[in-house]
Order: sequence, then C-alpha cells, then structure tokens
Amino acid sequence: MNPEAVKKYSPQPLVSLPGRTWPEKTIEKPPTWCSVDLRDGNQALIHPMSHEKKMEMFRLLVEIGFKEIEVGFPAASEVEYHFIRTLIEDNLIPEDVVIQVLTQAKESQIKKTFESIRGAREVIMHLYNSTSTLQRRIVFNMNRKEIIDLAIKGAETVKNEASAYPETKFRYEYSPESFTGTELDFALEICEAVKDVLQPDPQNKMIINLPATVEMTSPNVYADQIEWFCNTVSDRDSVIISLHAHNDRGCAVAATELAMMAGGERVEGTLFGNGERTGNVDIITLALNMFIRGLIRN
Ligand SMILES: CC(=O)SCCNC(=O)CCNC(=O)[C@H](O)C(C)(C)COP(=O)(O)OP(=O)(O)OC[C@H]1O[C@@H](n2cnc3c(N)ncnc32)[C@H](O)[C@@H]1OP(=O)(O)O
Ligand SMILES: CC(C)C(=O)C(=O)O
Repeated sequence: MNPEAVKKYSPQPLVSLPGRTWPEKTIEKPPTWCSVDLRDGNQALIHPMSHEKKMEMFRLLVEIGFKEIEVGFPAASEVEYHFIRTLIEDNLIPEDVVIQVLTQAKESQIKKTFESIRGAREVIMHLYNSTSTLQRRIVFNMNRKEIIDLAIKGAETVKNEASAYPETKFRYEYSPESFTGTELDFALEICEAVKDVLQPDPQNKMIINLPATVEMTSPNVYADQIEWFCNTVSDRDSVIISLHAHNDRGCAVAATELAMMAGGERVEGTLFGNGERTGNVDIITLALNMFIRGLIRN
C-alpha cells in the first residue's frame, strides 16, 4: 500500500456523552428482526437473484421465522417489481409476515413503489436519503436545508400516496442513510422533520433506522450515537429505533449488540452478513448470541 495514502484519513469525532448508560446495561430481550437479504444480500451478488431465486429465498426467510422481510427495491428493476406483484397476487405472504419495500426520496420512485404493493395487507414503506457530509457535498450538492426539504417532500409524497391505498395498513420507516457520517444534530433535525410529516403515535409507531452505512468507528462510538439519539428524539414512545450495521471494520455484530444496549430495538441484517461491500451485520451470529443468553424470539 502506498504509505502516502494513509494521510488522507483522519479519525472520526467522538460523541460527547458524559454519563452514558449503555456500558452498565444488558440486553434483556431480542430485537425485532428484519431481513434485508432480498435487497442488500441480492446487491452483493455478481448476478442478482432471478425471480425464482428470490422466491426461494423468500420462502426460506419465512421458514426461518422472520416476521419483517424487506422484499426489494421495486423502482430499481422489473425483476424486483414483478417479484413483489407475484407475492401479493399469488397470496404468498403469510398472515403474520409484513413485507418492507425501499425507495429513494423521489416522487417517481415513490409512486412506482406504491404501485408495486397494491393489494397487500400490510407494508413497511421505507424511505431513505443520504445525510452524510460527504454525500451532501459530492452527490447532492445541497446544503442542510435543501437536504431536509428533499426528505420532507419525500415523506409528504409517501403520506399522500398511502391515502390512495386504503386496503393496506402502512407502517413508515425513514433512514438517514450514512447516519454514521452525519453530524448528530443534523441527523436528529432531519428525522424530526420527517416525523412531523408522518405523525406517528404510540399505536402506529414510525421506524427510525440509523444505519452505519459505512462502519467508520469502533462499536462503542455507534452505541454512543444511538444512546444520544434515543435520549434526544422527541415522542420517543412513537418511534422504534432500528439498527442497520455494515461490516467495514469487521465489527458489525459487536456494534449492533452495544447499540442494542444503548436503546436500539430492531435490527436489519442478512443471513451470514451477505451484503454490499464488506457486508451487513450477520443475523445468524447475532441471533445465536441472543439464544445462548437464553433470550427467546421477539
Ligand atoms: C445503502 C443502500 O443499500 S440503498 C439501496 C441501494 N440500491 C440501489 O440503489 C438499487 C440500484 N440502484 C439503481 O438501480 C438506481 O439507483 C435507480 C434505478 C434506483 C435510480 O436510478 P437513477 O435515478 O438514474 O440514478 P441515481 O440513483 O444515481 O440517482 C440520481 C439522482 O438521484 C439523487 N438521489 C440519489 N439518492 C437519492 C435519494 N435517496 N433520495 C432522493 N434523491 C436521491 C441523486 O442526487 C441524483 O440527482 P441528480 O439527478 O439531480 O443529480
Ligand atoms: C438505505 C439504508 C438503510 C441502507 O441500506 C444503508 O444505509 O446501509
């Protein structure tokens, strides 16, 4: 490796959290598990799954016992779209399983995503946009306010579209993608703005998913970020804090466990950590870690 290359990196800032409580906590119950194998795991493959392979994977995930399954990114490809249509039209989603679909905060994608789930009993509509300093500057070329406006517009479109699908019960999820590369105050501000639009309540909670899209720090820092967020977000009883860790530093399982001690209630991950780049958090290892502590399924 070129020794000069190291000079382009600098350590991530720590979180100021005097009196942090997570180091004294233990995990009392398993999280709500959500498989993202049909998205992140699919993207990890040189040849993405065909319709038939996706169907086989879906059946396996149901058999394993997942109750929340992200079935794809329907606006991204015809295979994804038709796979979701088949699940619904052929009545293949068990009563106790909720499907989740992912969309960027763009009107055309959101509309297509809603079309893909027409007729479904219950759906988690997962909206995301990146909020990191790097992506704001390089990808979006937008300032903080413009990025918040983009997220608000996305959330408003989601809310409006949902009203045209009265037969479906919707749960909403918002991800400030690249949360770990985002200033905490900004991550909070944008989640609050989206929450104001979606208006969750304790009976119909909104999922706020805080991804370590790139694992940039040691696991204790992710836990600090999660505890800070849990302590600071308003209407805490109307919000489910979800974790979505990647494995860039090889610590996704540890980061997720510490973040659960810090208040994370739900985990998105994949079987054996199969996922884009260095992979996702490995749900098999995490689940076995819960199992050997005597924690039963949630
Ligand atoms: C971390 C994750 O795993 S997220 C899921 C990642 N998976 C995927 O993205 C699936 C594969 N992606 C694709 O096939 C394509 O990105 C598509 C089909 C979804 C969208 O295609 P396109 O719109 O042509 O391209 P692209 O995604 O690069 O977006 C381009 C534009 O959208 C903007 N954009 C990117 N992400 C988002 C977002 N989450 N919300 C709103 N706008 C966004 C970009 O700033 C860019 O804007 P510009 O046209 O004004 O410059
Ligand atoms: C869309 C988000 C949740 C994501 O997959 C990530 O940031 O890794």
